[in-house]
Amino acid sequence: MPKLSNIKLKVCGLRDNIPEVVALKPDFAGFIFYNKSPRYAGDTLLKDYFNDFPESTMKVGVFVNHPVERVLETARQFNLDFVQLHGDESFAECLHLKANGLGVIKVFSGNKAIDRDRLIEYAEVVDYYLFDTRLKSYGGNGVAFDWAQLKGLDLPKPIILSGGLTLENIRQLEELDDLDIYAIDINSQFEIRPGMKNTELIKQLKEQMQ
Ligand SMILES: O=C(O)c1ccccc1NCC(=O)[C@H](O)[C@H](O)COP(=O)(O)O
Repeated sequence: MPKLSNIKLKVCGLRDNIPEVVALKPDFAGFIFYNKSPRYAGDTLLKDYFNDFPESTMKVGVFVNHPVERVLETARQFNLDFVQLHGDESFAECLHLKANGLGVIKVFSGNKAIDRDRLIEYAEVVDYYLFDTRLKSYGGNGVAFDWAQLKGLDLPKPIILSGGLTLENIRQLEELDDLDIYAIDINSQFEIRPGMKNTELIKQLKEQMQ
């Protein structure tokens, strides 16, 4: 595991206090376009605001089994840099999105054994693999991912680690060698209510990551 200071930060599920969170300069900011999520942001986001986003923060749209043309349409509307796909999106769908100029983060949920061959198959059409805990909901469950599963995986694309990350367990990550994590993704453990992030906790994390 690289030092925390070398790891990028993605804050996911923004909606109700976007400017305050973006002022903290996360490397990625995630917006949920899945309308069954309590963090669904599709109806409230201001498209103009997205044109003024700081260049250092990548805008990520989160989707679950949406038709690919709808993902593209949403990405154009909100000027997204990346799409994060939490469902059963195929290689062909990822390829189509990439061919249209989008960065692709494909989510692989960790409630079953990791299928390395499948990950390798997706390598040419994804920018990052994101590992998350899947329970009843597709994401934002707040349950820690069993990161020991990633040990020694040696994948061709970088890993974003997600799933129930907190100030406390992120500290433990550094003790695990042999884990090559590019970024961490925080969500429900850093919010006041779904969609309203706790900026004080995020500031503490940023300090911890320096
Ligand atoms: O956050 C949601 O409500 C959500 C719903 C459906 C698909 C994805 C969703 N979140 C995506 C994320 O990237 C979360 O950060 C990730 O699932 C981890 O969340 P948490 O376990 O709360 O830290």
